[in-house]
Amino acid sequence: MAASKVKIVARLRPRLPGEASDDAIRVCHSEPTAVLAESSVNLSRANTTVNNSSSLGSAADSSGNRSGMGGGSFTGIAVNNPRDVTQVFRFPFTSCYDADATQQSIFETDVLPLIDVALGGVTVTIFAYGVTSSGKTHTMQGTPKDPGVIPRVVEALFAKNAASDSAEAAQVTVSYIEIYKDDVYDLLVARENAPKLPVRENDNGMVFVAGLVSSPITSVTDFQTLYDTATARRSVGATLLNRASSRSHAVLTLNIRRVTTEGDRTTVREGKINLVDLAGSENNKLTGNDPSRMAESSAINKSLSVLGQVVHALNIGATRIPYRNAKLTRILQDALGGRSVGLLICNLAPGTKFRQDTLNTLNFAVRTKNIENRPVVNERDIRPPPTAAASAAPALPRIDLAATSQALALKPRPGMRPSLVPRAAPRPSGLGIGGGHRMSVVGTEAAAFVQREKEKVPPGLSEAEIDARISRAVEAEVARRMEEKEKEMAAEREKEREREREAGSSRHRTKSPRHERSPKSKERELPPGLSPLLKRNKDLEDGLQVKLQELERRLERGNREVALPDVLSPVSKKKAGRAYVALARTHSDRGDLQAALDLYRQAETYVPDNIKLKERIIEIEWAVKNGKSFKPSPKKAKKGKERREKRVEDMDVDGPAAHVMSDDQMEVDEVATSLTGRLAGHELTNTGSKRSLLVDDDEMETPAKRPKRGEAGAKKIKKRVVTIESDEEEEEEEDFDPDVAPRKNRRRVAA
Ligand SMILES: Nc1ncnc2c1ncn2[C@@H]1O[C@H](COP(=O)(O)OP(=O)(O)OP(=O)(O)O)[C@@H](O)[C@H]1O
Repeated sequence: MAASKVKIVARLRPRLPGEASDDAIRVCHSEPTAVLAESSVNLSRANTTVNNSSSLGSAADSSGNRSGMGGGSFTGIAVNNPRDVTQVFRFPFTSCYDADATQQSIFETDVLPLIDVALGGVTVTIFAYGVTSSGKTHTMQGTPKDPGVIPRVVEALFAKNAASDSAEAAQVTVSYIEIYKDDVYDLLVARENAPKLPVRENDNGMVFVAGLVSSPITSVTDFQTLYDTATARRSVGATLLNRASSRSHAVLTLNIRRVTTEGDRTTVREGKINLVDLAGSENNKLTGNDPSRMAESSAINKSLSVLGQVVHALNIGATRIPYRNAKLTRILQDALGGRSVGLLICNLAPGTKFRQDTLNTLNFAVRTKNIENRPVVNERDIRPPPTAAASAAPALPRIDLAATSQALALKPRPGMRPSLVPRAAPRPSGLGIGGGHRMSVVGTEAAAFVQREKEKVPPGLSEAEIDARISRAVEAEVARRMEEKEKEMAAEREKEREREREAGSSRHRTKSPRHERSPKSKERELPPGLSPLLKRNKDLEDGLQVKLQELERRLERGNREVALPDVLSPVSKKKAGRAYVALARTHSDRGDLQAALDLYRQAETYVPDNIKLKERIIEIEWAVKNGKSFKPSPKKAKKGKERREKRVEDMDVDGPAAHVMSDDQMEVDEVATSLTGRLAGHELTNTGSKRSLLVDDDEMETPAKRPKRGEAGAKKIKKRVVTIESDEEEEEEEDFDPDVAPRKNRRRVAA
C-alpha cells in the first residue's frame, strides 16, 4: 500500500457552564483570508509558526477578524496570539468541527470510511488528543444518549455484517487496556485480578501486550455489556477542570477477521481498529491537583511528552525514535510511522484560559500531520476454500497468532499454514529479556510442535476452530517455556549474586570496608551518559542509588534507550533545562537560530511542561523555516530581585555557607560542558543562585579540586569574594523564561 499520512481533524467543544465567553479560539469554515490579517500565521507551511512582525496588520476586531488583506479562503482553527493581540495563528484543517458539531457528523465524515479500510485487512488507529477537559472522552466514548466514536464504530461494523453475505461476515474480538502511571492493565479483567501486563516485541518488530484477553463479540449488545463493565474499571478522578477526568490512556482494540471468496480464491484478511482515548495534558495550577493526582498527572504529562518527542523525531527523520521511553508510545508504535492508517482527533477547549494549551495541541497536530505510515494489508490465501459452515462459525477467542508464531520462530514450510501477517524484515532490537536471552525456540522444534498439535485436531472442525485450537496450544506452550526460562534466569541471577557475595567477602578479607564496593567496577556498568556524573560523587545519595539500580535493571533487560531526563530528579531536570535554555539563548543572540532551536528542544525534554519554552520553540521554528531573524520580546522586570554579595572567606567547608558543589550542580555542569566543550551559560545551585559559567576553566573549581563533603577536619578554601545573583523567584516555573539573557560574568573572583 502507498504511504499514508496521519489525518488530523480538530474539534472545539462547547463552553461549559461557568466558562467565560470569548473568541480566543475560533473555528473558521471557508473564511475569506481577506478578513484575516497579513500578520496572521499559516501553520501548515511551517509546522509551527509565529509571525514576529507585529507591525503588520491591524488589530483584530471583536470577532477576531481584520480587514483589507489578501484573498482566498481559510478553513481551520484561528487562535489569537496570547502575547501579541495584533496577531492570529492559523492552523488549517480539512476537517474541523465547532461547538455545534454532532457526534454523528464527525463519525460519518471522518471515521466511517476507515471501517472499510480495517475490513480490508489494515490496522487503523484513531486517537483523541487534547488538554484535560477538552472533550476527548466525550468524542471517543460519548454518553448513552449521544454515543461517541467507539460505540458507533462497533454499531457500523455489525451493520455491515448484517448487510453482507453471512459467509463473509467479519468475526470481531475486543481487547481493552489502560495505561496508568506507565503500567498496562487489562480492562476486561476485574481490577483486583488484573496484573500489570508486560509489553513485548517479537522478532518482526511487532509490539504486543503479553497475556491480554481478547473477547469475541457477535453483536452490539455483546459489546455494550463488555464495554460498560470495562469502562467502569478505568481510572477516573475529579480535578478542578473535570469532574470525571481520565487518569489513564485507554486503548480499545477491535480485531476484525474476514473471509472472502472470489471464484476459487478464498482470502482471510485480518484488520484492527485501535481506538485511543488519551489522558489529557495537565497544568497543575489549573487542575488544583493534590499529591496523588500530581503523581498521575506527572505520568500523564511525561508519556505525552514522549509522544511529542516521537512525533518530532519522526518529522526530522531521526535514526532513533524514542518509542521505548513510554509504554504509550511503544503500544502506539504501529500508528506512528508504522504500518497502520491513522486519524488524530484534536480536541480543543474554548476560551483564553485554554489558549496556550490549545496552541500546544495544535502545534502537536501540525507536527503529526507530516508523519508517514506505510500501511500493510494483512491477508492470506486459503486453499481449498472453506466450507460455508466454517466461514459462518462463531468467532472464537484468539491470540495474536503472528506474534506467538514469531515468538516460536516459526518458519512457514510447504504444507504449513502461512502466517496471517506479512513478514517484515527483522529489525534489530534490544537485547531482549534477560540480557540477551530470547524467548524463542529453534524454528524446526517449534514447527514440529505445531505439526504435532495439528495432528491432534479431530476431523470435522472448521478453519476458525482449528486456528483457535492451535493458537491456544501455542500460547500455552510459549507461556510454559517462558516460565521455564524465567526460572533458569532467576537461578542464574541467584548464582551470580552468590559469586558476587563470595568475591565481596574475599575482598573484605584483603581490603578495608571502604573498598568493599569499588566505584570503578560500578562505573563500568553504567550507561555512558551517567558515569561521568557519578565519577565525581563518591558518596552516592540513596535516591541516586535507587535510580542507578533501576538503570541497571533496565540495561539488564536490554533497554539501551535510557534517556538522561528519565533518571534525574525533578530539581535536576529543571536545572538541566535551564542550562540548555541559557546556552540556547547565547546561540540565539549570536544569530545561530538552528543551534538555539536544537538547544531549546533539548531543554524541553527536561521541562516538557514549560509553556514559555514551548512558545519560544514555536517562534524560533518559524524564524528558521522562513529565514527570518529573531528578536525576543523584551524581558519583563521581575519583582523582588536583589543582588547580594556573599563573602566567602576562611570557611569550614562543612559549614552552612560553605561553597560546596552539589550533585545537581555537577549534572548541570556536565550538560553545559558536554554541549560546548567548555563552560558557558549559567551554573545553577541548589539555593536558586546562579553563577556564570563563562569563566576560565582554571578559575573553576573542578570537583576533583573541591574539598570532599563530610571530610573530617576544617579544610580551608582560598579566600575570595564571589558575587552571586540570588532570587527566590528563580526556582519558579517562570524562571524558564527564554527571554532571560545570560548574564555576563556575574562571578567576580578576587584572590
Ligand atoms: N462536544 C461536546 N458537547 C457537549 N459536552 C461536551 C463536549 N465535549 C466535552 N463535553 C463536556 O466537557 C466535559 C469534559 O469532557 P471530557 O471528560 O470528555 O474531557 P477529556 O478531554 O476527556 O478530559 P480528561 O482528559 O480530563 O479526561 C464533560 O463534562 C463533557 O460532557
